Amino acid sequence: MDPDKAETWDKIKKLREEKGYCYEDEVTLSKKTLGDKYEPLLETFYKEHIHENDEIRYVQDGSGYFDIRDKNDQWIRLEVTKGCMLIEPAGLYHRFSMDSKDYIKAGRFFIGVSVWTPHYRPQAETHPTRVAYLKSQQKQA
Ligand SMILES: CSCCC(=O)C(=O)O
Repeated sequence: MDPDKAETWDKIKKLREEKGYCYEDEVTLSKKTLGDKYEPLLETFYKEHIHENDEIRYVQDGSGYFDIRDKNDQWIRLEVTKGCMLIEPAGLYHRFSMDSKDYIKAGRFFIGVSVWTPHYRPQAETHPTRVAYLKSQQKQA
């Protein structure tokens, strides 16, 4: 989905309205612009975590890696680049890291909460959202 095209933003608006993604923010990550804030911030993203609701990441520029856990608890690495949209299901463990180009700008769309709120492993193991996610996966198997 090309962020330079107006029709993309129309589609995103429709998706957000349909699914109730009322809140958003935008992150621009790069050592150059963030300076001393860079390492601590990246650490919060790289620690394995879940969110309580589905969340969307829309890469408007740059690139990076999202790792998600598969059903055997193994990592799957997803390379994201400009135009990629990723839906992180509530309760799915994931983490984010930069690539060697060291630049990404992404929109983040939230349901229910207005700010990015991680629940880290292992404390998240007993979180109701994690428990519900695992149950939903068993049903699908
Ligand atoms: C480039 S988005 C930053 C990472 C993030 O929002 C997440 O790990 O959930």
